[in-house]
Amino acid sequence: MKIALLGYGKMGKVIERIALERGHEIVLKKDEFNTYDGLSTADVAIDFSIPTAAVDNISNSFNANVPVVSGTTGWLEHYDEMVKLCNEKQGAFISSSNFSLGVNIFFELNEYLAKIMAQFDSYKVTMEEIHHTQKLDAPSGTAISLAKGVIENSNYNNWTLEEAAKNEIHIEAKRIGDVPGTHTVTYDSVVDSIELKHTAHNREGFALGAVIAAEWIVGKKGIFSMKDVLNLK
Ligand SMILES: NC(=O)C1=CN([C@@H]2O[C@H](COP(=O)(O)OP(=O)(O)OC[C@H]3O[C@@H](n4cnc5c(N)ncnc54)[C@H](OP(=O)(O)O)[C@@H]3O)[C@@H](O)[C@H]2O)C=CC1
Ligand SMILES: O=C(O)C1=N[C@H](C(=O)O)C[C@H](O)C1
Repeated sequence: MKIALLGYGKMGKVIERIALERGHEIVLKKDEFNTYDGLSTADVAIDFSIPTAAVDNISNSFNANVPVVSGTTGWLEHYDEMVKLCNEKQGAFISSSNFSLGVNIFFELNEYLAKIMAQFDSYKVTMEEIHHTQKLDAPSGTAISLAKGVIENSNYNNWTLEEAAKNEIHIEAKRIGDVPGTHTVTYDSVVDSIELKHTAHNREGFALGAVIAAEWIVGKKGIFSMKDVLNLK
């Protein structure tokens, strides 16, 4: 498979290594300064860039009839536009705040726990995410996905980085050293606490998941999620 890497930073480099190990070829390494030359020869584009570059990366790929796997976070306000363009071009698109198998299992557990906890208003939910100090966005895309998973399965209706009102989920975003990504969902009552926690030990899981999603999407048309790739529906 021929892969265009849109973003060649910390993630792009790990994805390149894993893709080469799995027998794929890299036809473009797009950073801030070079062009999209080579994009139209790719079977799939993998975008791990920066919030302000994601929309250009994704739309240029759809315009070149190249399916897109996007892991970039912090650009979600444009997600519906990208879905519309993908449908117009009869393209294929997977965007996920987190491609690791472990986090996608964690997402399922989070939704299951939220359904149970919705019956017990003596507990209040909060979330914490910890990432490296180079991270541009806060809260993390994964924390936003976790908050949405609770909101869709409970009476909570919003998340906030500030002090939370009764039906809001407080997210604490911490930036420490080179932490790859730690997320904790806590239900706290006067008598006890229940915690669900995922700790990434490195970036390998995110990168492998993105390459598996890229292998999966080639030849398909439509809007997909990691639930489709991992058969979690
Ligand atoms: N979904 C998931 O599983 C995961 C998502 N992420 C997300 O992926 C993104 C990238 O993370 P990470 O690799 O750590 O970040 P880095 O800052 O290490 O890399 C970002 C890269 O994007 C490049 N870039 C800047 N402008 C453009 C542009 N116009 N077109 C293409 N590339 C551009 C930068 O280029 P230059 O080097 O020239 O500045 C850099 O190489 C972040 O949004 C992060 O939150 C991260 C891990 C997992
Ligand atoms: O920027 C990162 O590093 C990460 N970003 C993603 C996010 O915002 O959730 C995924 C992972 O936690 C690492």
